Amino acid sequence: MTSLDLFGNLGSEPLRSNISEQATLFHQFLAKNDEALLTDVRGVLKSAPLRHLQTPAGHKMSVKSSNCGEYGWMSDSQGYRYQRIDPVTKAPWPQMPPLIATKAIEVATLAGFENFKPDSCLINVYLPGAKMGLHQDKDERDFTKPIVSFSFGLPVNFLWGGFKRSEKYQKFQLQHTDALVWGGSDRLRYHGVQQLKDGVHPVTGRCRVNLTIRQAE
Ligand SMILES: O=C(O)CCC(=O)C(=O)O
Ligand SMILES: [Fe+2]
Repeated sequence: MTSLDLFGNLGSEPLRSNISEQATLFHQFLAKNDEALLTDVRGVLKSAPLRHLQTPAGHKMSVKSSNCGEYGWMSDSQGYRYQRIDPVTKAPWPQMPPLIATKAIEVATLAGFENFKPDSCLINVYLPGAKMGLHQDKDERDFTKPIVSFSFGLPVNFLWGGFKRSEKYQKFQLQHTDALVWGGSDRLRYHGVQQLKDGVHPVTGRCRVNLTIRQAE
């Protein structure tokens, strides 16, 4: 027995915070994979460039987005939806890099969601000043499947609300390499992101990168 065994599992379990009944924040879950994941993201963005989406009401979203995986999340004057073809390149979205899918399945399982088969990864890039208003993720077919969200770069305050937009929300910080998972009874909670404060992160520079990994079909 090495001296380390005295501590049993200590240090190998990710540090987690329970946000609500079925929402869990895994602190620095991606700490060992940040460079590899961000290299994968940059690869995706070479074939499916970032763009500002329009909301159905005609407003330009402040984040810039793209997708990888079988389905890409879209918003335009026609509404919110998933589609297989990128309207900018007219080609299918790039494949989801295996490491993104593997880490998403791993953290979903730790959070208690088995059989998660992600087929969509939305890439959101926030520059200082960008934000995302309170909304529900409800364009997916099966609400028993969780939402997995990865954060990189500048920290941001995440808003965690109730089941109506007007309900009170709590606020907590998402930091570089954190993974957040929600599902089950919390699957349709309103959530959003406060305006990104200016700063420079040693890994991403002057931005925050979010990956929202979902099973659309
Ligand atoms: O950037 C985030 O952390 C949240 C993104 C989000 O909620 C979404 O894209 O639906
Ligand atoms: Fe969302």
